Amino acid sequence: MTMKKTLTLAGSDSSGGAGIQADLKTFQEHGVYGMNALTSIVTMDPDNEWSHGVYPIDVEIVEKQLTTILSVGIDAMKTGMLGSVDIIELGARKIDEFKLETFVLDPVMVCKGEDEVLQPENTDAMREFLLPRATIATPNLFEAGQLAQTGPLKTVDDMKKAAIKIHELGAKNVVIKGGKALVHDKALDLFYDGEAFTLLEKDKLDTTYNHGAGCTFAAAITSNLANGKSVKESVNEAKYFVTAAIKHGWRLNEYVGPVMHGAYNQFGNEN
Ligand SMILES: Nc1ncnc2c1ncn2[C@@H]1O[C@H](COP(=O)(O)OP(=O)(O)O)[C@@H](O)[C@H]1O
Ligand SMILES: Cc1ncc(COP(=O)(O)O)c(C=O)c1O
Ligand SMILES: [Mg+2]
Repeated sequence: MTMKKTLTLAGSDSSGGAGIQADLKTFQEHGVYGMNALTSIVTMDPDNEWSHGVYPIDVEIVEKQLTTILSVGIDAMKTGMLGSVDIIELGARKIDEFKLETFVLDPVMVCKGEDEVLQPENTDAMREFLLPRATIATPNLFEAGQLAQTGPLKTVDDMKKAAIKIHELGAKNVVIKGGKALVHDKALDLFYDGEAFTLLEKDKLDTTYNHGAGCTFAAAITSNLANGKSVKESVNEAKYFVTAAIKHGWRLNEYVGPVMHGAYNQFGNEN
């Protein structure tokens, strides 16, 4: 028995719903073998309203992890939270060195519930080093506005303009997640492959228990690509997967409710 192998270069969410924890759980649900190179550790303070602390890992240690994983070989890779510009440049270098062709860039800039960009200098570095190497980029509404430098996105038309810009910056495909942030009666994402726009629409779920939805979506796309599916098919299936995960999101404590990463396999496709 062999398995397809995936790599996530991302941060640790100590609360378990997002970050590498979401990625590895999602890889498992897709029957691919997940490995991770940790870039940063995120903690939450229970005595200060769950406020986030972000602790980057030394770039040398990140490189050692990548050396381990890439010596084995991978079928697809994703990035999530990247702690520093050095780590972003390292990721780009490794993509080139190992000729990694299947790369999902989830340009994590903010955690839900937090409203400031954690590491603004990383946005420029992602634009320069990672977008040109991405098979697909998966920004949320806010991140797409930052990458495209178009300012806040409010309508589907704004999303289209930003998608074109992000494609011009080098990402071969883009999916902008309207999610809960877009004022619209559906949870609407816009997919663009450089030629045509496709809208992915599901009912908007009335829940705040969606922590880790973005990571789960990108990790599902990565798994589907590793399993040999086309980019469009991978995105479509990931949308079903994440919708089920959000539908079964649950209360971890008074501050956070993670998605249920295994919901799609456990309860089937209800959407
Ligand atoms: N309340 C919701 N109901 C249904 N789908 C949602 C909801 N919130 C987010 N989604 C979907 O979950 C996926 C992740 O999006 P989002 O939560 O916006 O990403 P991020 O976690 O990166 O901010 C997208 O497909 C989005 O449309
Ligand atoms: C390590 C890490 N990565 C990514 C995220 C973003 O998560 P989401 O999937 O909700 O966008 C978070 C949020 O807490 C995080 O802690
Ligand atoms: Mg996200």
